[in-house]
Amino acid sequence: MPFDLRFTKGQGTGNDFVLFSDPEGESPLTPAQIAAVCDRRFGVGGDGVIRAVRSANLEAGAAALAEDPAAVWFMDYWNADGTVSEMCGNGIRVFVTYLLDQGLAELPAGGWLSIGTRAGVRRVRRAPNGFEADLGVWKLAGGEPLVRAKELPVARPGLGIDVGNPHVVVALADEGELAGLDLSYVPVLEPVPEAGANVEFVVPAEPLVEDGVGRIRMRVHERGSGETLSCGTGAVASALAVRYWAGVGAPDDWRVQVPGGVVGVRMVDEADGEHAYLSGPAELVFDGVLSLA
Ligand SMILES: N[C@@H](CCC[C@H](N)C(=O)O)C(=O)O
Repeated sequence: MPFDLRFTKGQGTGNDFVLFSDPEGESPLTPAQIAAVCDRRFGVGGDGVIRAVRSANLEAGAAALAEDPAAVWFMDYWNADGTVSEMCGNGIRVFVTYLLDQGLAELPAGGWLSIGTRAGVRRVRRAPNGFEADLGVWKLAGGEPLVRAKELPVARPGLGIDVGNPHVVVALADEGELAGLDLSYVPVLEPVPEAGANVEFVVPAEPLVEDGVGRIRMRVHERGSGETLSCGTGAVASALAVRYWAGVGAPDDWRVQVPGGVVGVRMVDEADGEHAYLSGPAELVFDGVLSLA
């Protein structure tokens, strides 16, 4: 039986999402419906789908509420191929923009908004370049898989980083190598991480550090979505990897240039470990109604 999906299209540095609201948690989409919505020719088009559900009405939301009772809304994130993901760094800024636009939440100046995600509760606040999200304590994923990509002459070691979702970051020689990659092909990892991975390719800007801020360029192949114009958690993983490789004295503030724009990353020591913060723009582009089978 076809039904009408009322949606809003949004984007953050060109990472684009189809958002809809289902406060009671009664209308989840099937993986096939998500893939149909994200189809750029036959659907709305997007790198992912975000469903706004009240945490109280979702099994995964119970953990979020136990962690932080203020996490009233849950970001139910799905990749374009219909697979689920724990977290989306660009998506959470767009999600907060959507909640505010729909009158579903308030964010007083200087305040934080807690959002439930499958990676745990993430807090978001306004920032000069849009919004800033506290992505929590990051960790090395404990692996250095070999990465092969189309038009990359030899396999390179990647660094596994977990920022709530899995990433493998690969350093390339120069801009030419970065521009020459063909990311319409899925990079091959060896060994294959159990849950798959988003794969980021990075090169340092020249100079690497300017006015105390580290600068890198990045392209990404996202798990479940293919090449995208940006990946927020990927930008964070990339900055963390480059700082790790650069060693002692490397900065804690980074500017990551992606094909769709620029995001900021900063690392801050806190009581429970080192947190990674991601900032960048978020925009709602249009509303619509899609008839779905
Ligand atoms: N684009 C997102 C990440 C979305 C999920 C990712 N594809 C995964 O499967 O983990 C971001 O901005 O972080």
